[in-house]
Amino acid sequence: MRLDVVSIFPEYLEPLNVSLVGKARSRGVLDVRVHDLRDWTHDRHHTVDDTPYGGGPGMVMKPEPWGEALDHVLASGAPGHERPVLVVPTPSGRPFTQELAVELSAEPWLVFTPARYEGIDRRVIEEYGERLDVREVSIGDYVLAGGEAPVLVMVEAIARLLPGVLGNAASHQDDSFAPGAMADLLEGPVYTKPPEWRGRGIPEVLLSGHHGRIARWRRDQAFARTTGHRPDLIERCDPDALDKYDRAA
Ligand SMILES: COc1cccc(Cn2ccc3ccc(-c4cc(N)[nH]n4)cc32)c1
Repeated sequence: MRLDVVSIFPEYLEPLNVSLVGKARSRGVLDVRVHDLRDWTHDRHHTVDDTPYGGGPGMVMKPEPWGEALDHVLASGAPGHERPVLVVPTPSGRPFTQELAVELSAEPWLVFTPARYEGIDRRVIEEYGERLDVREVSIGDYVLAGGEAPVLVMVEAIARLLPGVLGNAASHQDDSFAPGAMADLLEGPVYTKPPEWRGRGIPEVLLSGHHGRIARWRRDQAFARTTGHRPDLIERCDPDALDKYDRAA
């Protein structure tokens, strides 16, 4: 997968050089290219923003630099992969979910356009929306100062789904929100050595070696945690699939 990110703060995307995404890049699973939007400005001050038409607070990102930057990125596409999905982080976007992460992880090329100020002149979205699949995406119901943090969140959620990126292939198949029996249940508690820490031991069932009972315990813990933290997810669970844990106990 190829990922392009255009930003006025390219250094904000440095975390894409480390850990899971950094390893995927060094292994060639991900081709990440970060671009400085100011490279496509032509005035002495590298101006990327201006006052909003109609008045109002803040500034709006000018369309010209974005148009030149995106034209440059699109022109560098490999033959046969000319049409990336354009991912636009915004508070007013559709929710970024595990389902959307899975969908985007199947794309060969994503271009992220994290903005700042009050966002990008709408005509940029209209212009590229005529030839590309443009996804305006929110990572949650809170307002950030720009789209770079959402890009880090989305890239990590997408990259970990790519084949060969996670060490243990099963790691994402049992994710919260992943399709399947535990779909939409939150993860329960996890434990590792030492067997006792500051007087606290390990739930006996996890030491029992009885895989059916362990699965049932984990299901029950996940159910309790979900009921407590996210009751809205409970009705989305598939009761038949959950019963499988009861039968296995
Ligand atoms: C566009 O409308 C806005 C209204 C008020 C502030 C801002 C600031 N801002 C600029 C670009 C930008 C990109 C993403 C986000 C964002 C995403 C989520 N989930 N929260 N915040 C915020 C952004 C923009």
